[in-house]
Amino acid sequence: MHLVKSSARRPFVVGLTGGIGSGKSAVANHFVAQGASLVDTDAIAHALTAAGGAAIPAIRDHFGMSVLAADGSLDRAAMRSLAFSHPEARKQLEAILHPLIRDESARQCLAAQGPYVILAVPLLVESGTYRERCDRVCVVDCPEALQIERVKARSGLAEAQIRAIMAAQASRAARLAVADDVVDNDGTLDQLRVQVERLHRRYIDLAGKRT
Ligand SMILES: CC(C)(COP(=O)(O)OP(=O)(O)OC[C@H]1O[C@@H](n2cnc3c(N)ncnc32)[C@H](O)[C@@H]1O)[C@@H](O)C(=O)NCCC(=O)NCCS
Ligand SMILES: Nc1ncnc2c1ncn2[C@@H]1O[C@H](COP(=O)(O)OP(=O)(O)OP(=O)(O)O)[C@@H](O)[C@H]1O
Repeated sequence: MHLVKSSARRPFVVGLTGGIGSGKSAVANHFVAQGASLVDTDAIAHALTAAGGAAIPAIRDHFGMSVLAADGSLDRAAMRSLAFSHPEARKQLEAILHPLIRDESARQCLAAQGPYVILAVPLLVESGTYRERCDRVCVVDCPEALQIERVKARSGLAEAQIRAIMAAQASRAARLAVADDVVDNDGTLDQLRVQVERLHRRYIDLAGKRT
């Protein structure tokens, strides 16, 4: 009897990344509308830090009750302020969350049923682990001024806080340097959709050729 190699079951994985507010979620939604499976590390991080989430006990032990809301979930605004003004606090938070996010995202990728998987990871360029898992890297790119404008409009965060988050991320140039594909998001949402539809056809083709 032949053992099936685990890699034989591994789906075709497209890593989707981009800076804060670049448009990853908008792009991911367009891929899903085309039929792709989505594994979203931001969503996994949110689930881990919801009330009763698997990361909450370690966060409470490490940071204390001041970073928890009354319902026991992570107080995201409090942690955001702490993490993006104190690099060592961010490293501690990442040390708690990243192994859990890595495991859960790997599990979800293997369970995905679509023709290929979009693995959305804000820190893909910063983390070798995710790049190793991806057959391709797709970068959502837009000018930094537009990132700031969109995040301000979406969440009302102050510009200084948005800049502090951007400073903790890879530069635009570093992301573009590892991109196999680039989605330009300096136009309309319709222009975004057209680019995603073209890439979807390419990924279907590449995924089919690999199996
Ligand atoms: C600090 C937290 C609580 C702030 O929560 P908030 O609701 O404001 O942001 P949210 O989680 O929705 O993330 C929004 C964006 O912030 C950026 N971001 C999040 N975490 C990080 C980080 N560790 N380093 C740099 N940028 C980050 C990304 O662009 C992300 O898309 C949260 O971002 C968090 O738990 N971060 C640590 C987990 C992590 O590294 N997540 C990234 C996925 S691997
Ligand atoms: N081409 C566009 N035109 C107008 N608004 C856009 C466009 N692309 C994205 N947006 C809006 O900008 C905001 C940021 O986009 P989105 O949430 O997709 O970015 P993101 O990269 O997922 O952000 P984050 O890193 O914070 O998770 C959203 O409110 C989104 O609707």
